[in-house]
This record gives sequence, structure tokens and C-alpha cells, in this order.
Amino acid sequence: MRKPIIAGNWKMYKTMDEAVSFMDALAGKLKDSDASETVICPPAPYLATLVEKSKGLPIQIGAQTMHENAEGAFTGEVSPAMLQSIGAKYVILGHSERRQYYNETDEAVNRKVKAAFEYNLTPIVCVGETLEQREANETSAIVSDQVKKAFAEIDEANAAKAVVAYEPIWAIGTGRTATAEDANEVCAKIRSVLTDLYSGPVAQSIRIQYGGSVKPANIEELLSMSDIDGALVGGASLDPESFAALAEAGANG
Ligand SMILES: O=C(CO)COP(=O)(O)O
Repeated sequence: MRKPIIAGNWKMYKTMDEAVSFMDALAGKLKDSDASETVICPPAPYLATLVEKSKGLPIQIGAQTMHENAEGAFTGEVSPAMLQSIGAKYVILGHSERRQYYNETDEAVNRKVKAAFEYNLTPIVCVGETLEQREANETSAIVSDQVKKAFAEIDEANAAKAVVAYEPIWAIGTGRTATAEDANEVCAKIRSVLTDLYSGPVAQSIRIQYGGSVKPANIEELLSMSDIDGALVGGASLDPESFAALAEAGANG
């Protein structure tokens, strides 16, 4: 049985005061349940504060990206060792915005996935096709290739802990969600690629999220699908009421 995982990706939103108010508003609204997991991925300057604020709450804190090296002369970057040292537990890797605006390649994503495991961080590995690719019927090939490259040389023990997020690029921030059936079909394809790479039980234990205009109004249908084990949420994770509703759906489903 896979635990649903609801993760909020705040992207480049909120001031420190707003981030702290969000955590205060969320406290008491989340069910402390072993049946699901809830994660917030704030901008880097708020990570350490939010790790402190999350203590005693059923919520984990994750980063939105990281460098692949533990340290070095990489001005402006944040390393996996730094994230581990402040108590972050998750890291989003290969988000389509990182791939598009910061030229993150599949090979770079793979190096970061390896680094995440080295520092005991759970990677949320993002994959997804553009609208053009979907219209050209390339979704399955593109997403399969991204998954294979992200998991290259990752052993079974680590792979079993990973989270994969299927985020069709055309559904991000557009209000256009993939239908639950279409999203599930791609998530099932991802699981079949993972079954080819690893043993069946490992592929069955890897959690696969859907992301792209997820809201309280559509989360239950998405979570009811056989291969969707959670959601990676942008816009609707910024408001404590709506994020709490998403987390509640995760805990119920
Ligand atoms: O990119 C996303 C999460 O990583 C999805 O963003 P939206 O939920 O705003 O569409």
C-alpha cells in the first residue's frame, strides 16, 4: 500500500512573514496520520525557519532544487549537504521550469538524484511532456526516456524511496488539468518503465504524483486512480485553507 504524498511547490512566491503566517494558519488543520505524507517546498531563504516551524506538525519541508555537489565555488547555489544540515527531507528535482529556464538536462537531473540519496534527501523527480509533444503522440516516449535517464545507476534500495511527479507542462499554472484517466495512463506507463528497471515490488512501492492545476475540487478524483499516489501542487498550495483541504484528501485517500 503506497502512502499518498501531497507536496506544495511554492515556486518563487511569498515573503518570510507570509511563509510564517501560512505555517501558523496550517497548524491544527492537518491530520496527524500515518496514512499519508504532507510536504511544503518553500523558497530557499525560508527553508530553515520552516523546518523549525514544522516541528511537532505532521509536515515535512523540502527544497525546490539543489546543486549536485556537496560544496564548492558555485556562487548562489545550495548543496545537498546544506539541505541535510538544516533538516530538509525532500527535494524537487528536474521541475519543468528548471529544465526550461535553467537548462537542466536529464543527465544533470540524474546526478542530482544520486546526490540527494547520498545526503538522505528524498527526491521528487519531475517528468512531463509539452503540449506539442502530447499532440504529436510522443508523451509516452518522452516521459519514459526522462524516467530512465533520471534513474540511471540508482540502485533498488534507493529507487524504492523515490517519488516521481508526472507534470504535463501544458497543465502547469494554466487551469487545464489532464483528465484523471489521461494522468493515470501516463503514471501507469511510468510504473511500467520502473518495473522494467527494477523488480515489480520496488516499482509498486515508488510513489507517483500528478501535478498541474491540482485543486481541492479535483484532487479526490485524481487520488482515486490506481497509479496516482499524490499530487505536486503549485498555485493551490499557497493558501493554507486550500492546502489543508488537499492534505485532508491525501489523508483520506
Ligand atoms: O508546477 C506545478 C507544481 O510543481 C504545478 O503548478 P500549478 O498547480 O500551479 O499548476
